[in-house]
Amino acid sequence: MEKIQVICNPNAGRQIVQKNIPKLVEVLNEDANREVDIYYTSKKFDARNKAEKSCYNQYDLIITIGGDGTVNEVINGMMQSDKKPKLAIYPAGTVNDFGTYLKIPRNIEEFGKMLIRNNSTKVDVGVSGDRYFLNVAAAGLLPEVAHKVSSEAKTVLGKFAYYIEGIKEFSKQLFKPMRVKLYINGKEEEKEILFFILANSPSVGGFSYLVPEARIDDGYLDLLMVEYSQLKDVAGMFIKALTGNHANHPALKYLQVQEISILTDNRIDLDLDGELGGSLPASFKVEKQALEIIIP
Ligand SMILES: Nc1ncnc2c1ncn2[C@@H]1O[C@H](COP(=O)(O)OP(=O)(O)OP(=O)(O)O)[C@@H](O)[C@H]1O
Repeated sequence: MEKIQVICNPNAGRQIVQKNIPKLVEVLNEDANREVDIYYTSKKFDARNKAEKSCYNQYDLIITIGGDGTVNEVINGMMQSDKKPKLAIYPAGTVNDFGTYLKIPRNIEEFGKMLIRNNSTKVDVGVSGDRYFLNVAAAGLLPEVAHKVSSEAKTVLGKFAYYIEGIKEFSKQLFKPMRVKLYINGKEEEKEILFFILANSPSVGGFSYLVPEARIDDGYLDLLMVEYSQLKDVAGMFIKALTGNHANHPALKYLQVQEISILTDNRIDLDLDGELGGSLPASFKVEKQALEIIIP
């Protein structure tokens, strides 16, 4: 018997795809040897707690239905257990970076078929303190933009809310550098930056190619950093970022790391997979191929 736990955030995204759950269960139940349990979250940490319990209760597969925030909670729950089921991500949020990168089908029948085919790949998981992230850790301009967009605005306007708010915030943020001390491979470097992104996949914040060289299974996190001194070029860089043609831009520092510490004098909010998660100063590392994800 294959035991499957669905963990769904009923309020994620535009709340449309969640209506497809009965159809998904129907597809999966065509094989009498499968047992599907469905759990709806009602508040923060529900998904995390349920995922952790599902590991101990020996489920074979966890399916997340929600946005990147739900995926982040689920992987945080799973990383607490030595025995981990496989993970499948059904993108149902406003921004679904990891699902987009993996080209997970949005059509529910196609998604069900993908589960039945059961192809999988191992993926790296980032960690900072006791918090894990599957796609990205970031601080500075971009995360502040994301968190200023209320979740109601995200539901109604979807991705556009990010960009509209982004344009409004941009001018204010330009004058607020972050002074950081970086420790990479035993070397110390001091910088004034606008923001940094530490990414597992190339797709971050709805930009499909923001971190073009990032690979989800290489045991590295890709650090992308914009220096404050390069301020005047930043707008042009963002335009290039839409098509992934920004990596060689002089305003950027781009580097692959296994471990990094980022120290700041002040406490600065940290974004993990699009949700507020702790703060700088912080250290980061990667657990190579720690989770197994179902892919098309
Ligand atoms: N029933 C619920 N109602 C409101 N918030 C919830 C509920 N269940 C979980 N949450 C919280 O909502 C946060 C955001 O959820 P999620 O990422 O799935 O949706 P989203 O915000 O629409 O998508 P995205 O993060 O991609 O923009 C989660 O981190 C979780 O803590």
